[in-house]
Amino acid sequence: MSSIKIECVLRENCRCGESPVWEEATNSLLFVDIPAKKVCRWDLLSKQVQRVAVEAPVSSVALRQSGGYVATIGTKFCALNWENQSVVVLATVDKDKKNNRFNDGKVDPAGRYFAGTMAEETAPAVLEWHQGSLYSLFPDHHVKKYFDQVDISNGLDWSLDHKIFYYIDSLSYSVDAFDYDLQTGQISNRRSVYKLEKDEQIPDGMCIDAEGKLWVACYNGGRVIRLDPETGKKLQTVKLPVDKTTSCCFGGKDYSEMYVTCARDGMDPDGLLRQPEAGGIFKITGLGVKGIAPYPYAG
Ligand SMILES: O=C(O)[C@H](O)[C@@H](O)[C@H](O)[C@H](O)CO
Ligand SMILES: [Zn+2]
Repeated sequence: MSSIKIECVLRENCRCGESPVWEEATNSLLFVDIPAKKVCRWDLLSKQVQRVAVEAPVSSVALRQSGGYVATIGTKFCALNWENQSVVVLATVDKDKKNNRFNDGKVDPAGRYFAGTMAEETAPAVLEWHQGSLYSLFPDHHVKKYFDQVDISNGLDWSLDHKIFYYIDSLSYSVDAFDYDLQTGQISNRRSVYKLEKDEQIPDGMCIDAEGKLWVACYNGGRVIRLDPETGKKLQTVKLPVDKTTSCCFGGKDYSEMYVTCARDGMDPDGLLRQPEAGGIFKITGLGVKGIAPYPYAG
């Protein structure tokens, strides 16, 4: 049996840390701080952080096959050049919804960048409902819209055989699955594979492990949970010393470590005193299961 170790590896004080992504080529963890409008890159060996400021809330970042990164900024799918910190807009969504922004995003196994939107929050989880939609940006930069009526578009990932798309609309308190057609990027047959229990609070970011099980970060629940999407059973709970856990990914050597982001926004002064590492980056080792490499955007 492995023994689990949890440590805060970076006290970044993120207002809302999100979208952790491991980049093997630079041996670093990418993540964003949404309201602080920053994309960050933390080097595992040097422990140094580089930060790129952008002009609107940045809700996700992903690798790009042709170099650099892609990111969802405001309601725009963008390309991000890390060297000169320049941003190029690839596509814009929700043009008729001025109060919307993108939220979580991830690239599918065929190189399409999926991301959903939501109304801007007035406080965590306080927002106008049903304003969001789910989109993907194809490698040729055209955008496909899947559905609307989303409250808080959040975690997403694909099964190891690429036949299922997993998705979380946070305020449904459910982890859903769709049949996935990798050839066309079509989704169908939505169903719930897990409903969160009360103390698990709000499902947020999500990633799949090398055994096809799902890891879901529970906002306000201070934990990540491991789910078997085939049986609908919870397999494991790993608690963290911060309540507002937002997302998780595997990284490090052979993707054997898990990285977890979290938020400070919405915590009262007392909570911040009790959880001074809120907004930091946490590393979990000893889980005994590995992750898989993130897919790069192909456009
Ligand atoms: O990180 C996100 O996905 C949202 O942008 C955050 O604002 C919170 O997670 C949300 O409030 C929880 O429901
Ligand atoms: Zn999220």
